[in-house]
Order: sequence, then structure tokens, then C-alpha cells
Amino acid sequence: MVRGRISRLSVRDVRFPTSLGGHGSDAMHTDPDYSAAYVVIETDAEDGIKGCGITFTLGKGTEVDWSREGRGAPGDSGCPKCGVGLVGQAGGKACLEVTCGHEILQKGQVGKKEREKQMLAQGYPAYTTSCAWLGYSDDTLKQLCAQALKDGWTRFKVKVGADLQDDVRRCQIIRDMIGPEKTLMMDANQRWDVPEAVEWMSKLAKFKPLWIEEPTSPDDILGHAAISKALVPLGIGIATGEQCHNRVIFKQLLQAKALQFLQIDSCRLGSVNENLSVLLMAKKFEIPVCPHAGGVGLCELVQHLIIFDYISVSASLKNRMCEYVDHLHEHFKYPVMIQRASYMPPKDPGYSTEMKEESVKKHQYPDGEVWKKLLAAQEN
Ligand SMILES: C[C@H](O)[C@@H](O)CC(=O)C(=O)O
Ligand SMILES: [Mg+2]
Repeated sequence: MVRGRISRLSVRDVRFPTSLGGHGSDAMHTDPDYSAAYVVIETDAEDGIKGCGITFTLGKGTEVDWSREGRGAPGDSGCPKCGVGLVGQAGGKACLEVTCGHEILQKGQVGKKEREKQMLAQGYPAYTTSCAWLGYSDDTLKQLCAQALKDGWTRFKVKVGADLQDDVRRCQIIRDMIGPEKTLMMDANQRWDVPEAVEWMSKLAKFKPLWIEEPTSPDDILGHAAISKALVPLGIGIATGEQCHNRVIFKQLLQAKALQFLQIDSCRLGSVNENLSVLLMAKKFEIPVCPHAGGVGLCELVQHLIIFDYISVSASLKNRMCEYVDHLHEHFKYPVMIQRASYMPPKDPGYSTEMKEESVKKHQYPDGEVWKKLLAAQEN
């Protein structure tokens, strides 16, 4: 069915100065500016159908420094972080609705209607990373944590990995505030080698983290397996995936028993299809999927995938939750909706990728209003 031809394609370098407030900072990315290559494909179709896509990057917009790419760690600040999430708005349905119709998922049909209703009423459980970025002061951490508790959050992630004493102090603060029952996760953003990861986490085990995320290089599958073997007996699972770029890496992580929580990233894995194949493999290995969403637009995209996962693939919420970061949603035409610390299913057409034109104009690099001011201030 031909509905029109591509009539225009635009690519824009959109950057948000998140580093000014330490938002998004971790042991590896100390000053990230959440950025995106934002692509819009327009058509001449009568209904005006178009596709919008983002490639989430860290710090340098669409600039790629290949000399750093080769040498640095895969997630080094300044390197591109994620792949492409480009999806049209065909049929006027939310992305997750289209995906749920797929025939091969026969088994997931059992109980599907009930799960759909449950999602519409209760939403998909989320956890927050926004209280405890590494660059936040202890006061900010306390204030954000107190607010998050008031807002009903029960699952929290704290960044670790740069300095052990700082980690012990910050984990103590957060555990004291949330109490022994609520869930705490830790994220080292690849900072350690294998023995260091085991040693460091043995010292943080007393804070009862559910998982340590990205304890070492995301490419080191056997390293993850070794860490997993050492830490699972301490009650700490291994979570990874936000830097894994295809299903083959995930296949090997699963085969090597290298992770207990699998973190798809809607953009890093190029296309919805690649994400779906990973969801299906995770189901086969009975490993819970807890998506990564720390970046501009990632919450918007990944909510479609994880709600689909629950309704049509995993049919389980056990040990499952989706990351939420409380930044930059106001720039999206269809921002995520969080209620009672859960993602409420999106109902607008498409993959929730469309950004507001006004936001794109303001944050375009280097000539958007926001960057003109910041760059001028840097010069003075
Ligand atoms: C640099 C990013 O903010 C990163 O810290 C996100 C991340 O690791 C997460 O959300 O998990
Ligand atoms: Mg992470």
C-alpha cells in the first residue's frame, strides 16, 4: 500500500546542558550534556504521515571523535551512546499496540487481555535514578530522596564507582532514608576491572543492593560471568545492557550466565525489531528485562517496549521494573506519564519520539538560543 513518498528529511543536533546541574552524571560520565541527533522524515501522503527518530548521545551531540572511540571505554563521555530509534506513526496506533498484534507470540496470548487491562489501570512499575546522580551533593541527594519517597517511589538507583568512601557515605544516606525494605540498585557505569568490581561490591554488600549495574566493560562477557559468580552468593545480581548494541552480545551474556537483570536500551539496539529479539531471548532464558532509560527521550521510547514485553512476552512483573529519570520530558510532544511510581501506557500514535519544534529550535547546537547564550558566556 503506497501512501506517499518521502518529501523531506531533516537531521538536527539537539543538546541539553544537563551538565550544568550534574544531572545524568556517573563514575564515567562526569559532565554529560544529554544530546540527540534528531531526524524527521516527512512524506507527501495525504494524511501527512511522518517519522521522527532520535539517536541519544552524550556530551558532544553528533560529533564523533574516532580517536577516542578506538581507545576509550565504550561509554566514555563524548562518544556516541545510542543507536537509532526511528519509527513512523502509521495507523494512528501507539507503537506497543502495533507490536502486540504479532502472530508468532501465540503463547503470550493467554491472559493478554487481563494484562492489558491491568497495565491501563495500574501502569508498569518504575524505579528512579534521579535522586542519586554522582555529581549531586549529599544535601541534594537527601532532598530529592525525601521528595521521591513522598511521591510514592519504592525503588532507587544510586551511582557508585569513583571513590569507595563517597560510595559508602552516599549509600548509607540513601539506605537510612528509604529503610531496609525498599529496593536499592547500584550503577558503576563500567568503571572497574573484574577483581576491583568484586572487591568494591563486597564492601557495599551491607547496603543490600538488588543489583550492581555495568560493573565492568560492557564487552567483557566472561568478566561479567566471573563477577556474577562471585556476587550472586552475596545476594547481588549483575545488570547490564545499556551499552550492548545487538542481540548477539545479549545472546552470549545470557548463555554465559553473566547477568541476572537484562537492560535493553531502546536506541542503543538499532530498531524495534532488534529490541524484540532480545525480549524473546530473555524470556527463553527466564531473565527479567529492566530497561535502561537514562537519557533524553529514552523513557518515552522504552515504555512501549517494556509494556509490550509484559503483555505479550514475559507475562510477569517478578523482579521487573523500568528505569525512570525525571529530566527533559517537557521537550516531547507526547511525554511519559508517571503515576504512583509506574509508567501509564502511552495512547498517542507512534513511538513517542516527536520533539516539540520550539524545544528543538532553542536547543539546536550551536545556533539555538540556549547555546548561543552559553557559548557567549564561556567566551567572556
Ligand atoms: C550518562 C548517563 O546519564 C548514564 O549515567 C545513565 C545510566 O547509566 C543509567 O541511567 O543507568
Ligand atoms: Mg546505567
